[in-house]
Amino acid sequence: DFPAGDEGYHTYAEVTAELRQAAQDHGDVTALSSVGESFEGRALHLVKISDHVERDEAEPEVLFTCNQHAREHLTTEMCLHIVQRFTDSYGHDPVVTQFVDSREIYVIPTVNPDGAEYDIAGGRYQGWRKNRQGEGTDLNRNWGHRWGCCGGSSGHEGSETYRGTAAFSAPETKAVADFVDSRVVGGTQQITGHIDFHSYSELVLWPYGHTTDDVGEGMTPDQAQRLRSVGEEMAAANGYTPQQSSDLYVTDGDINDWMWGRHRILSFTFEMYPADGPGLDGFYPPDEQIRPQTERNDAAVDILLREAGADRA
Ligand SMILES: NS(=O)(=O)N[C@@H](CCC(=O)O)C(=O)O
Ligand SMILES: [Ca+2]
Ligand SMILES: [Ca+2]
Ligand SMILES: [Zn+2]
Repeated sequence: DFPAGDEGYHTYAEVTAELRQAAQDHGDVTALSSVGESFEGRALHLVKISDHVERDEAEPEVLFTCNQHAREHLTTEMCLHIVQRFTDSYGHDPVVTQFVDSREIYVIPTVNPDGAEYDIAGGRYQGWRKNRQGEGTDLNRNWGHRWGCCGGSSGHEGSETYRGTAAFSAPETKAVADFVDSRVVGGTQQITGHIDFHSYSELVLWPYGHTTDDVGEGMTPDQAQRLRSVGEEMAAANGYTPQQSSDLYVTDGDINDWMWGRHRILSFTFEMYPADGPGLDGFYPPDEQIRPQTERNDAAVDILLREAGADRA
């Protein structure tokens, strides 16, 4: 469980209960399933939010993923907030209603439930980042586009950025990637926008991470410009700093590079609050920050949902 004073954060059991309740209370627009299981056998919950939710409609699809990194618990709260906002406010808030009626919104609140549970074991924060396979794989270095190509990850099992034994060697990244692959319908990827939430530093990041080139391979200048301009618009909305992933540091095997590299999905990483630490403290903001720091991203999320419906660049 979370340490005393931080009860506002959701344990895996509480996440599961909250998602079941949402699906029960808003069954007309909400469906709960899973994309597979974690290494230790926990369901990787998938929430779909849309009108006629039981049907696959010809509406742009958007994916939000959270908690790839175990200790980044604020991101799990961000995904739960997205679920709550687009279910509770449906039929009341016109902006929310319009998006639920015209998009198919997918949310995976915790990609790394094993790590998240381990991080709070015994009511003390462990500072854990990776999954719980062996000495742990950094899920955000285990994706299959240019995996391990460019000095942006480690081949040593004990490293915090250990890339795993192969692309998608972690069951968690494999399950999410298989779900995204399954959204290629009639040869066209239905998902057009994606945000992966991390903490911390208050940044909006766009691909590529594996190269410092502004226009990497598999990207046209126009597409690079679109990623930048949408990223900058979202950063203006939430007050984060916009930059290409590799401007921060080179990463290879990260989720954004695969989402764009493999599927041309407009894919971003949000590094949430706080802007600076110190150190490990930055991963554990007091639970009083959950509401303000998740609501802070509402406008940016709406920008991505809008863009998801725009004609492809
Ligand atoms: N959340 S974090 O681990 O501190 N930063 C992310 C940054 C992701 C990226 O640069 O694309 C990472 O290194 O995977
Ligand atoms: Ca629909
Ligand atoms: Ca669809
Ligand atoms: Zn992270």
